[in-house]
Amino acid sequence: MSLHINAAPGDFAPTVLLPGDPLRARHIAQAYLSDAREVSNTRGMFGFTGQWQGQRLSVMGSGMGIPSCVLYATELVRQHGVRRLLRVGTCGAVKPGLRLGDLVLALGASTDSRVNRQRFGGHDFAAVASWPMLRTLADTAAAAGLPLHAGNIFSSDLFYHPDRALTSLLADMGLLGIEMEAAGLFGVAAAEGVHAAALLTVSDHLLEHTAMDPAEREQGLGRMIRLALDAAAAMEANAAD
Ligand SMILES: O=P(O)(O)O[C@H]1O[C@H](CO)[C@@H](O)[C@H]1O
Ligand SMILES: O=c1cc[nH]c(=O)[nH]1
Repeated sequence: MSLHINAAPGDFAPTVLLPGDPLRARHIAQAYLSDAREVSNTRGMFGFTGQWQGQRLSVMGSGMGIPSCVLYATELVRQHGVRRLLRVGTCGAVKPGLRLGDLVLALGASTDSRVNRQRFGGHDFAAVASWPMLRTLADTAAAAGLPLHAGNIFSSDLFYHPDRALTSLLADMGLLGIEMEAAGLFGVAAAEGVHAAALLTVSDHLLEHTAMDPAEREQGLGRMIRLALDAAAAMEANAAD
């Protein structure tokens, strides 16, 4: 049990999928995992552990934004023995040509948040994903014939950003999309000596002003969830730490 996670010791598997939405965590547990059991529900931020392809895996909501995600990730690592944190979320695309439903794999995450500078003596920290997790995600996607867009993303503190030029600036620098957690998650992983990655589905395009309808959203997210679970099972099967 930790301050914000009322799970017992050993309740969480070493690999945890982290969607922003706790109800999506519940959906993943109920629709995909076998023998799923709710292991945490403090503040309604549900966590579950079950089985996928013979491997024990967990899924828990991270909440929206870096402060929430960092808080849960830190407790999962420090008090619940978690070693691999896999964000599964949505993003708004900024790169021309990306389509709704496309899968984005974050190699790194730029940000307007100061959380990593606070950890890093005020310097810029290159918030990058774990190479073993990236490799497993890429290999698993290739085996399933799923195309991935791998590159830099932006984790914003503001969903309703006042800077209207931001999306063009990010596109000019080659970024793929905007979400709100990955840079903080990668900072936790670096500070705690564990692994983190972020797999995202394009839910809208911020320059083309398009958005998924609910049916597209469900189908697109289902592809991402299955890929994340398959990769997480491979990570558990091959885990060296
Ligand atoms: O789909 P999720 O994981 O919630 O991620 C995105 O959606 C939320 C904003 O609507 C933010 O958390 C953003 O990062
Ligand atoms: O535009 C978007 C879509 C998903 N998540 C975000 O943070 N922004």
